[in-house]
Amino acid sequence: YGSTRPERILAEVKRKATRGDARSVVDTIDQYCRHQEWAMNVGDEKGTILDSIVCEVKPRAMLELGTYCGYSAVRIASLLPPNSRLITMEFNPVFAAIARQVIAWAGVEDKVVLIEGPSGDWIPKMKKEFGLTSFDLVFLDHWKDCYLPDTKLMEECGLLRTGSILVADNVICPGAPDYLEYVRGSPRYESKYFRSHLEYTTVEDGIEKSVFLG
Ligand SMILES: Nc1ncnc2c1ncn2[C@@H]1O[C@H](/C=C/CNC(=O)c2cc([N+](=O)[O-])cc(O)c2O)[C@@H](O)[C@H]1O
Ligand SMILES: [Mg+2]
Repeated sequence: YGSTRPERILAEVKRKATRGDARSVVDTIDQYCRHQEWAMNVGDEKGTILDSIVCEVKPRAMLELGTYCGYSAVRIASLLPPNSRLITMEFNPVFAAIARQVIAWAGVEDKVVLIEGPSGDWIPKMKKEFGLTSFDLVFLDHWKDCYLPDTKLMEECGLLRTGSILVADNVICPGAPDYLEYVRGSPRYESKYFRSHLEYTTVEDGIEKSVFLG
C-alpha cells in the first residue's frame, strides 16, 4: 500500500526499537536506512561529529532546522543536560506527524519542542514565543538554499550571541556553497570543516562548525 518512506521508518522504529530508549531508536533508523532504504538522516558517521559538538557545548537552548523523521532530534535530545530544550522546525505536516511519534517513542518528548511551520516565518517569532534571548547551538539540516537566508535572519533577529555555534550538515553533498562562502569569508564567524561521508554511503560530505563572534 502507498506508505511513505517516513511512515516505513516509523513502522521499523515501533517494530525494532525499545520504547523509551533513544539510542535504540537511533540505531534502528541507521540499520534500516543503511540496509533497507536510504533516507536523509544525518546518520551514524556525521552523527558522531554532531554528538561531540553537542556534548562540548552543552546547550541550554538549541535550534534544529529541518526535523524530517526526527532522527537528529532524538540523537541530540538524548545528550542534552537537564532543563535544556531543543526546538526543531519542520514545515511538512506529514513529516512533522511522523517525527512527533519517533520523538515520543524514544522518550525524549520533554526535551524537544517541535514547531510545525516554515523557519522563515518562525525565526522572527522565537524570542517572543519562547522567552528566548539567544540560541547556544543551531543545527542546520533543512533545504540547503535556506541555510544562508535563515542564518542572516537569525543574526537580524538577535538570536545569535557571541559564542553561539552553527552546525551545518551537507556542506559538500548536496552542498550549500553560498552558506559556506559566507561563514568562511565573514569576519563575524570562525569556521571549521569536519570531513566525513554522506549518510550510509562512501560519498564525501561534511559538517561545518561556525562560531558567531558577535
Ligand atoms: N524552511 C524550512 N522550514 C522548516 N522545515 C523545512 C524548511 N525547509 C525544509 N524543511 C524540511 O526539512 C527537511 C529537508 C531537508 C533537506 N535535506 C536534504 O535535501 C538532504 C539531501 C541529502 N542528499 O540528497 O543526499 C542528504 C542530506 O543529509 C540532506 O539533509 C524536510 O523534512 C523539509 O520538510
Ligand atoms: Mg542532511
